Amino acid sequence: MNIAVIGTGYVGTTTSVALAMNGHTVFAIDHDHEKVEKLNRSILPFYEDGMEEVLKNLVFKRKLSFTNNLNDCIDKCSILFITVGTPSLPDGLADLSFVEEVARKIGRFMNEYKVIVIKSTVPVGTGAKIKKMIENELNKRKLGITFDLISNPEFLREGKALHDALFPERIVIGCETERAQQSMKELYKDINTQVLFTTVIDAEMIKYASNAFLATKISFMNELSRFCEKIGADVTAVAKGIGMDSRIGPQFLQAGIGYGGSCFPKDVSALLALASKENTPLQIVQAASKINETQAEWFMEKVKKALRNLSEKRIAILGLTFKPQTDDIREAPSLKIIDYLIQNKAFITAYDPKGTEHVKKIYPDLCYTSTPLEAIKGADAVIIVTEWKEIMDIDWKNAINIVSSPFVFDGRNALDASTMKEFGYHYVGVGRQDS
Ligand SMILES: NC(=O)C1=CN([C@@H]2O[C@H](COP(=O)(O)OP(=O)(O)OC[C@H]3O[C@@H](n4cnc5c(N)ncnc54)[C@H](O)[C@@H]3O)[C@@H](O)[C@H]2O)C=CC1
Ligand SMILES: O=C(O)[C@H]1O[C@H](OP(=O)(O)OP(=O)(O)OC[C@H]2O[C@@H](n3ccc(=O)[nH]c3=O)[C@H](O)[C@@H]2O)[C@H](O)[C@@H](O)[C@@H]1O
Repeated sequence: MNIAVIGTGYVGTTTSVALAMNGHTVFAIDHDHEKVEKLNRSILPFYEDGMEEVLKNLVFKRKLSFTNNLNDCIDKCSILFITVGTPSLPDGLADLSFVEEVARKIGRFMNEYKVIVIKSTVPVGTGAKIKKMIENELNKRKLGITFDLISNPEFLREGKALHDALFPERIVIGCETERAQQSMKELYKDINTQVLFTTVIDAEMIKYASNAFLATKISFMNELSRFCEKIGADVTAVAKGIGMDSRIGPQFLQAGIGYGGSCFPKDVSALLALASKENTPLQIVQAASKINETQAEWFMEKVKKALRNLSEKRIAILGLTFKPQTDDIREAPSLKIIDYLIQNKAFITAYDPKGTEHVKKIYPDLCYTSTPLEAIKGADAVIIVTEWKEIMDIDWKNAINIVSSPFVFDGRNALDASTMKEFGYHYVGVGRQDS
């Protein structure tokens, strides 16, 4: 099948690569000329391990190409994916202007029946609104063309994007006609997974409910971690114990310094804003969001208390991205931690394998190092913000000889507390007793 994918960000590029790997011919469109030019030279606009090589091969075989020419692709393709961004507006609601712009263009340029698939994360009810917009454009042209509007939310994780797109745990398809259902079955026929067909509105809700539920799971553990510390329990043992119950499951129970990234904070805000607009506040999700907003600060208060004073102390920050295996720093807890340390007049030395260049643009005056050991040399305290392998693999036994004071604050509970104690560190985790 010939497929158009409009918007070549994380989701658009990954979707394009996965569909091309499944044998389809994919035309990926973006209005950003520089991005398109680079993608045609197989240069990804983001870091995703292993994807560039696959991209190169598909571009070479002409199974995947990138262009700015939307009209041409609308003509050539039977299925049009919308994968543009839906960032937060100041009131928390999702900005739909990119999705709407693309929808209007599709309505203006399509000349025959198309299947139009919204893959961007959009508020519940957007599918119906976009359908009307396209119908209005078509009515103006009085051509009597029909189309199907589908919601096919994306559940990929950054860092595992291609794996998740090729081997998803489920595919959710919200659609209203048998014809659209058949097209989607044909499109995904080589992906062996469970497919759930729903209404458009249910598919939209499933996406927000999934992210809100996962965010709530994390915030539940983060809130519990504060309590565990008070009463002498260890939240990592608690997570292990409750995770053994298959009704709870072991994933997303890791307490830390809060969730970040381009999606959980944005989608939770959008859901909350929509719910309060509908006069049905979602109190549990509200609480999850509040806990997340304060978790990094709560952790930094512990750092400050242990060091007594942060002024003029040399603090090494290990990890800047919102999680390992990505260069994404959107809503990363590291940014809150840097702000806190700057306000408290500490000197910061920072290391990250992939995210440094992005953070440099926001904080050009910090000291950035190219290895973790350089960052911790002479430090009064080390803060682990992102559990990159490069950071876990530090020779901690010998590293104690190069730090100025042996304080390690592990914001991800990623190191073994008793081993760190054996090495002579004063080790402080999240929701555990200090050692
Ligand atoms: N990043 C992620 O891991 C995931 C993101 N999502 C959702 O997918 C959507 C896209 O997310 P990302 O790929 O991260 O966004 P992004 O911001 O990385 O990429 C969006 C792309 O759309 C392009 N674009 C915007 N308006 C356009 C137009 N009128 N014509 C052509 N191109 C246009 C932009 O230039 C940009 O390249 C969002 O709704 C997001 O919530 C869903 C699951 C995972
Ligand atoms: O809608 C989206 O964009 C995507 O959002 C998340 O994916 P992603 O943001 O890439 O990252 P996650 O692996 O979910 O991690 C999000 C944040 O939660 C934190 N986290 C995760 C798990 C955990 O147990 N504890 C915890 O603090 C991570 O450190 C990270 O900051 C979801 O996992 C995807 O299914 C979804 O498609």
